[in-house]
Amino acid sequence: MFRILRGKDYDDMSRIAANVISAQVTLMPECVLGLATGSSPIGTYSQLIRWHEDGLIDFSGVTSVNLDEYVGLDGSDDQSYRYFMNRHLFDHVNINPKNTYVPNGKAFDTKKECERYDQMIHNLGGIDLQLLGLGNNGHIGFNEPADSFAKGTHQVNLTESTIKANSRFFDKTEDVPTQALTMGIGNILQAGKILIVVNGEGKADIVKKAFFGPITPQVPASILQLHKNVTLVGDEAALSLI
Ligand SMILES: O=P(O)(O)OC[C@H]1O[C@](O)(CO)[C@@H](O)[C@@H]1O
Repeated sequence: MFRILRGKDYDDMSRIAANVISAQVTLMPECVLGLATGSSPIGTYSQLIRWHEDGLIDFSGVTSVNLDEYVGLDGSDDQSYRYFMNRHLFDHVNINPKNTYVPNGKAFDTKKECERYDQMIHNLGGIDLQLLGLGNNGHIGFNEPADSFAKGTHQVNLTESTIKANSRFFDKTEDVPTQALTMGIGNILQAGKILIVVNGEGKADIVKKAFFGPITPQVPASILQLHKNVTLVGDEAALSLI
């Protein structure tokens, strides 16, 4: 199943995406959610927080597994993805902090950390619903355009375009870490369901390439065309070419 859900604008798209997550948690209160960072899902998280405050969604049984983390940043660093998740979701809902997983960007042995992360996902029984943003170059998680698709969690060198795109969150470009740990394409494809959120006209071209172009590791998200259950949620601008 591949379905496209169109929102009028960012708020509308965020509400639709939050509904997909809410349905998952309601139907399966002890589910494993794969979560993402970036600006695209912030509105989705805000909507989930509002519904939680209104007593409409209960995260007490949920486990979360995040896609990626910058190498070298501690979870207390305000640029880390652990910090992002605490700030934009975990601190505001009743998820058990012990059940929230983000790769450890400060691990001494990053290879071991990647193996540990894969084993942890396996022990949890896999991911039921994976939320994704889409990079301008088609990356998902931090799986950058490459010659092949990476299977498990691994360390990557970020491309110049990603460093540039993410520099908006830092004081200066030189502060953006150049490496990250990320789940692989294999981890993502193994999720039961995929929910991908896109907004803004800057994403229109890559959305078309990823979902209607050839499947190639040069556009990592294009592999999602082979997944059996994908929901693409976007605003009018991001979906304007499809
Ligand atoms: O949602 P944004 O900010 O456009 O980012 C898209 C993607 O790029 C990243 O921020 C990494 O560069 C991902 O976390 C995200 O999925």
